Amino acid sequence: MLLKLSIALGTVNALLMIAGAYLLAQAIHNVIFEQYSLAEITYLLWPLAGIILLRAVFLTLSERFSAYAALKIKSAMRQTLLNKLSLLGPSYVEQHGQGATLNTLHNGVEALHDYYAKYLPGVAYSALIPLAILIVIFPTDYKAGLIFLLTAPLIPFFMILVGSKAEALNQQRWQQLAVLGNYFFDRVQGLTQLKLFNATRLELKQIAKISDDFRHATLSVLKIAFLSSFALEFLATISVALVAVIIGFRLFFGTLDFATGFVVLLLAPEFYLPLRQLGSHYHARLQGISAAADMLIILNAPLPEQQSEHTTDKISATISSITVNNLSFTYPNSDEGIKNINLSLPNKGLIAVVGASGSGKSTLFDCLLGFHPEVIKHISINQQILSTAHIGQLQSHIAWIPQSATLFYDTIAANIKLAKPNATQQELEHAAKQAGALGFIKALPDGFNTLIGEQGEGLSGGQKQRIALARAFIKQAPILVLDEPTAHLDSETEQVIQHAIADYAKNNLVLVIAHRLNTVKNAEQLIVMHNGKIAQQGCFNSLAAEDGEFATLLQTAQQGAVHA
Ligand SMILES: Nc1ncnc2c1ncn2[C@@H]1O[C@H](COP(=O)(O)OP(=O)(O)OP(=O)(O)O)[C@@H](O)[C@H]1O
Repeated sequence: MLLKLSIALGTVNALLMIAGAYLLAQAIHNVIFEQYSLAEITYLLWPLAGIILLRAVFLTLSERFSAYAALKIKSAMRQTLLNKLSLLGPSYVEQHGQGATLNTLHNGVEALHDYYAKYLPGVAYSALIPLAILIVIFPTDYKAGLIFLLTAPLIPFFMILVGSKAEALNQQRWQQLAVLGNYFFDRVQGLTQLKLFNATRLELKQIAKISDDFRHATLSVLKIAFLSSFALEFLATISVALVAVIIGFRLFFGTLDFATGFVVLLLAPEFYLPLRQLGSHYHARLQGISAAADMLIILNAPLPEQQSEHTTDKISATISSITVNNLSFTYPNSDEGIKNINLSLPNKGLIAVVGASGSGKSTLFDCLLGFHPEVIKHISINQQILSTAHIGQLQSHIAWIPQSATLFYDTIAANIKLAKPNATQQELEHAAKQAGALGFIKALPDGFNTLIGEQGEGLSGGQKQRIALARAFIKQAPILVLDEPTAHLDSETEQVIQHAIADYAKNNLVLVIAHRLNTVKNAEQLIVMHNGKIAQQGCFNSLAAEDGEFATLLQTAQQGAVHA
């Protein structure tokens, strides 16, 4: 709508320009050939001044509207992309690269700006303005009209000719930008490791190589862009010169009156201007199309399986049991995963999953969290078999804390209230207290309103984990899922968090992946994983007494402790 308004204003502006050209030509004709005084041509000069003023207003408004329309489109596009990415889930972003996805969300969406604000109005003007000029020129001087008509198609023809080559090159450039984005993202995240392993110089070399490829691709696109601009300018200048020479001869031989000739001369550059501008905005079109292709990949990506938010078949709010029936999951293009999992989980208590690295603990948790919808039918809640339509509801019953939880650049309060934005101050403080975080938060000068940096910058590892725990507690979800939340923490903080979790487990089900066996002594039940299968199940003491995988794990842990 705004874009149409902008184009309408731009077109009216062009019509005013045509009228202005007629008034100016008439005024000059009257002064030079009819010897009119200034006073006698004021009836022409006043409207001319009005037209100049109006054109300035219309031009500004037209540009403002098209820029505003582009801003609205960009923000709607970002929203749509984010919504789709949240439906696709974290595995999609991991598969396609975080840097590349960021590039599409940022640079890609930005590339749409000039496409909508400049190129699209340019297309409309290059059709409407030359047509309007032809309509007024033909009755005045059909010969000039014919020259316009014959030379005009040369410009779009040339643009189309160069266009296909430039499009392929630009696509290549865009892909290289995505590679560069992924590369930078990874390296910036792992900067500490790179420095410690003294690998920075090697990485710099690699970055220089990728940047150089990108530079080559950009230069190829720019070469084509400069060449096409040059050719368009050349064609337009030659055409205007042709019109001027013909008008000159006709004036010289007296076959044309001055006013008509002057109007044609004034309108000639304006006739080619929109076509020339379209040529210079052609780069915006190429960038917009490449970026849009990337966005379409995200928007058209099939959802893991049709997930519908609306189902009449609701999971009961009070969970009494969770069962896993013969669940097997293998990763695409691999034989790895988990096999024949059968589990029956109660609705409260602390249950720990242990096992050697690669035994399938995280995969089992991902299945329980609904991240692999294809196996959701193997999970039942209160004897009700789940379907993909239930995944949203299942996730709303679960609070999840990974090994190192993500904190966002915002206040501590906002970070905790993420799962329950309308939580009261009392609920906020209660959750922080439960997580053992209230003390240190209150000690901060701004308390809950303290702004924390990206990834919780400004807080210690233990403080970050306690905020993440408070975030999980405030949700009051009946199922709390944790991936070893106390790994890498000092023993005092570990004690605080272990207590908080044990308290929560009195009324809720807490499932925890435990990498260190000393943290699971208090668990009601241990699930021991080995090679993707459940090898043993039971309490710590009975499993420790059995001769099995758990005993082996204990032995390995003890040997590790002795060596340490
Ligand atoms: N995205 C993936 N693609 C292919 N195979 C995978 C993927 N993720 C895990 N695997 C494989 O699946 C198996 C189970 O891995 P999983 O991450 O569940 O183990 P884990 O017990 O959680 O290990 P850890 O304690 O080291 O985190 C492993 O053999 C692993 O190599």
